Amino acid sequence: MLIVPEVRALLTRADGPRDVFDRIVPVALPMVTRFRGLTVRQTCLVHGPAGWAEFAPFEEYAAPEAAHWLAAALESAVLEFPEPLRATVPVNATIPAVAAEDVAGLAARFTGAQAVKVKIAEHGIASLTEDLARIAAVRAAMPEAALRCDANAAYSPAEARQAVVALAETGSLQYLEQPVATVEELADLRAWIGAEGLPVPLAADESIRKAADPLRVAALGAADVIIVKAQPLGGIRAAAEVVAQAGLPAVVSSALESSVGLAAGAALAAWLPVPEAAFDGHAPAAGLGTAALFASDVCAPPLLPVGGALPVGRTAPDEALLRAHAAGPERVRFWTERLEACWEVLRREA
Ligand SMILES: O=C(O)CCC(=O)C1=CC=C[C@@H](O)[C@@H]1C(=O)O
Ligand SMILES: [Mg+2]
Repeated sequence: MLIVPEVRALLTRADGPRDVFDRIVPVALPMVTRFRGLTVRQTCLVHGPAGWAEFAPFEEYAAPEAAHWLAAALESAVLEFPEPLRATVPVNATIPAVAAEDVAGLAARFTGAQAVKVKIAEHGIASLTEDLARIAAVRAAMPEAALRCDANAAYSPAEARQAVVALAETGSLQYLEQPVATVEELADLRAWIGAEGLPVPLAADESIRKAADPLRVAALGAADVIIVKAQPLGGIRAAAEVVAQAGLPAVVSSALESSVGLAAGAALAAWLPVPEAAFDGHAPAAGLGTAALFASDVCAPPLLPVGGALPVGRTAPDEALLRAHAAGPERVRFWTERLEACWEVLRREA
């Protein structure tokens, strides 16, 4: 894991998370629609010398994986965000794996987005008919937006080829995100797509954020685009380092954080150079519009896209909303123990 020197120094200097964070506030945030199997997002806000930050590993992540998310939280709580190159970042609409008739209502939450990402393959290739109906509804609701699809590694290699052909027939696709699970499978699929002359670029997400070595995607020529997320990659600076070393066009995306964590994602997106040979020379739309999928957030107002873009800068939660969404005592114990366990993992690596 890449731990930036400032966080490394902190890990050797401080006694534990309570020594760095003067507030630790676990919250439970209701969502407007099921996303990634969740209708309530459990997360933990922390406060340190530089301001508010978020520690948001999904519940099922064990300490070795969740530790990356702690590195990101430590960075944001202790260091200033890097100086942005842009004051706003364009974002994509995010459409979960909903029924086609629910698409228009969700799309309306992302007015002005230049790109839209649709979740597909929730039940593998068995979902293809439903996926194609959802995609048709998305194209109808957002005819100007570039389309991206995310399969979250759900296809076998043979299923992925079938899906690529079907998706190409629906019209132009900006990219297909993580159709298969491994880097080798992605590389094989990309070579096959090239040989067939199909217009379907591939993006790697899980192969970056969950990989022991996020640079293998570039080394194996496994993707046209990489998806980078500040939290699972250990923070803004660590994620930017992955982008620099990979040398591939990068799209920043959220990890379904509240408006506090999303601000760190926006800081990363605003700090990355615009890829020259992709996205028509423009900053690509980031997958950071996900506050629109929350029924309630911790910030007032939440960090929602306006005209398809997010402002860049720090956010702070509203105290009344923190109280309203505060997690119960059992959850508080869960998060405090988790922080300690992740701290131990990081300290051993530092
Ligand atoms: O990229 C987006 O448009 C939104 C973020 C998003 O899709 C995700 C956020 C959090 C967890 C992931 O399952 C998911 C993703 O796979 O990219
Ligand atoms: Mg993804």
